[in-house]
Amino acid sequence: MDERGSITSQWLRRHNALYQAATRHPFILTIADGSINFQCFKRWLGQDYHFVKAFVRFLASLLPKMPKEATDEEMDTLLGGIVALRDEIYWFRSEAMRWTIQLDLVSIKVTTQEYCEFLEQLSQGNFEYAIAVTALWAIEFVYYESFALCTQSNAKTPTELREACERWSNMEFKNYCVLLKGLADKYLEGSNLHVRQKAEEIFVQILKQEIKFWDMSTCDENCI
Ligand SMILES: Cc1ncc(CNC=O)c(N)n1
Repeated sequence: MDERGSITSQWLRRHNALYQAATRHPFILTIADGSINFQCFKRWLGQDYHFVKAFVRFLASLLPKMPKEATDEEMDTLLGGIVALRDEIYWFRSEAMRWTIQLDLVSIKVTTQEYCEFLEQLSQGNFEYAIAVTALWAIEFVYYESFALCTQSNAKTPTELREACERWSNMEFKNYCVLLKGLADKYLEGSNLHVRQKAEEIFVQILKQEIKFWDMSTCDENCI
């Protein structure tokens, strides 16, 4: 089957409006056009650190679910994702110091708490591997597509934010997302209609959670 016909590609077309809202959010657009208020970025940084710590647990929950017949490359992809998250946690801590943010004093906001609870549900044993690996792809892919906009040659991303944007839009992360999309399609193809429908619902929920997360990071009057 060609790439365009894959299940995840069909979803991206079917839910294009939501997908655009998640990957072309005003928060991202203000980074790309250079107009972002750094207070918004600092708010995002603190909340995303809370998210990534929950995301580590979610990603680790895939390992015991991985089918026995999974290939070595598949195991490498998931383990590579875990190793990358270790580096990511270190990056958050160093980036927070640069912005004089004390991460241990950053309280988790409701939106972040809800997303983390959603990840916890996905980590439960009763969620099939096909659904978990599809959720992993969706969560990573939204960040790739969002931050790739900020590192395009015509972007006016502030120098101070370039490193953050590079993290989720460099070639290595792009290739990781391509591998995850392939895994999602492989296991969705091999699943029954009920699992595919549940996976699509989770995909839509993830897009909505990502939009809410950007909304939370977007400065309104009480940000200044
Ligand atoms: C809210 C959110 N969604 C996706 C990602 C990307 N995955 C891990 O870094 C992230 N950091 N935060």
